[in-house]
Amino acid sequence: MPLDHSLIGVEGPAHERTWTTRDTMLYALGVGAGTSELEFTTEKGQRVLPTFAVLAAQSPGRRLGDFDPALLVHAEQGFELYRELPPAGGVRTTSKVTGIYDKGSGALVTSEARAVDLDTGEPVVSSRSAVFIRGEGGFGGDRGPRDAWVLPDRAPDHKVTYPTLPEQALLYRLSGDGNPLHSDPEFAARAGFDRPILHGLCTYGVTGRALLHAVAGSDPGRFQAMSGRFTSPVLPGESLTVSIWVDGENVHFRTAKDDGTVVIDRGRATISRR
Ligand SMILES: C/C=C/C(=O)SCCNC(=O)CCNC(=O)[C@H](O)C(C)(C)COP(=O)(O)OP(=O)(O)OC[C@H]1O[C@@H](n2cnc3c(N)ncnc32)[C@H](O)[C@@H]1OP(=O)(O)O
Repeated sequence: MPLDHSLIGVEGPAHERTWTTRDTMLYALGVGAGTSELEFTTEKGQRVLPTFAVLAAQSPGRRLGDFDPALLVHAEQGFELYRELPPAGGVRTTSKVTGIYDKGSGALVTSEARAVDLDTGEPVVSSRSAVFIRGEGGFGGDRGPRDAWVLPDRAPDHKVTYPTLPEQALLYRLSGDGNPLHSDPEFAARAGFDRPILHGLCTYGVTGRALLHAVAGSDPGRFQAMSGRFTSPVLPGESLTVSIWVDGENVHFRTAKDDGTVVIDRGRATISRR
C-alpha cells in the first residue's frame, strides 16, 4: 500500500507539550548521564541537556500509510535551539511532512517542526527528522536531495567514549517513546533484529552529551544546533565513541561502536564560543 503523499506540506494541528523537572532529569538518566553530571540529573542548579529539545518539539506522528511499523526506523535528526531550555516548561509545536523520497530499498519520509514558548510565543526549537520505511521504496519517486557532508581530513580534535547500559532502552523509553522495537524481543525479531535495539534518539542524546562536555564546556547555553544520520542500529550495552572535529563554531562529528561501525554519520553541530 503506497504512502500518503497528500500529507506533504500540510501542517498538522498544533500540539502543546509541558515538561517538569522530573521529566528532564529522567531524560538525562535515559541518555546515560549519572553521578558525574549532577547538574542534569538532580534538582541542585538543574540545567537541561540540549538534545531534550527534540523531545520537547515532538508531536504525535500522523498516519503515513498502511505498512508494518516494525519496518520503520529513525533515519535522521537535526535541531536548532534558540535559547537554553528551562528544567520545567512548555511549548506549542506545529509540524509537517516535507518529503517522501524513493530510496529503492525503502522510503525516506522527512518532516519538520517548530516549537514556540507556550506563554510568550517566542521560538524555542526547530527540528528536522526523517524515518526510513524498509520495503516502501520502488514507487518511481525522486531520490531526494544529497548532502555535501565531508569527513575532515585530519585526526579528530576530541574522542569521547561513553558506555550504555543493557537496560538503557528500558530507561530511555520512560521519557515517552514506548515503541516495542526497543523493549519487546518478539517485535524486534519481526524487524530482523536479534534483540530490541536502542532508540536512535538515545544514541543521539549520548552523542549530544559528548559534544556538550568536550566542546561546549558543559554549558547548554552555548549549544545551538546538532544534526546527524542514523546509519546502523545500536544494541543496549554497547559503548559509543564520538569523534569530534572543531572549526570555530562549526563542529563535525561521527559516533561509532567498539567494532568501528559508524552509527551516527554526517554529524554537524553549532556551538558558540562564548
Ligand atoms: C521509530 C524507530 C525509532 C528508532 O529509534 S530505530 C533506531 C535508530 N535507527 C536505526 O538504527 C537505523 C540505522 N540505519 C540503518 O539501519 C540503515 O541506514 C537503513 C535501514 C536506514 C538504510 O539502509 P539500506 O536500506 O541498506 O540503505 P542503503 O542501501 O545504505 O542506502 C539507500 C539510500 O538510502 C539513503 N540512506 C541510507 N540510510 C539513510 C539514513 N539513515 N537517512 C537518510 N538516508 C539514508 C542512502 O543515502 C541511499 O540513498 P541515495 O542512493 O539517494 O544516496
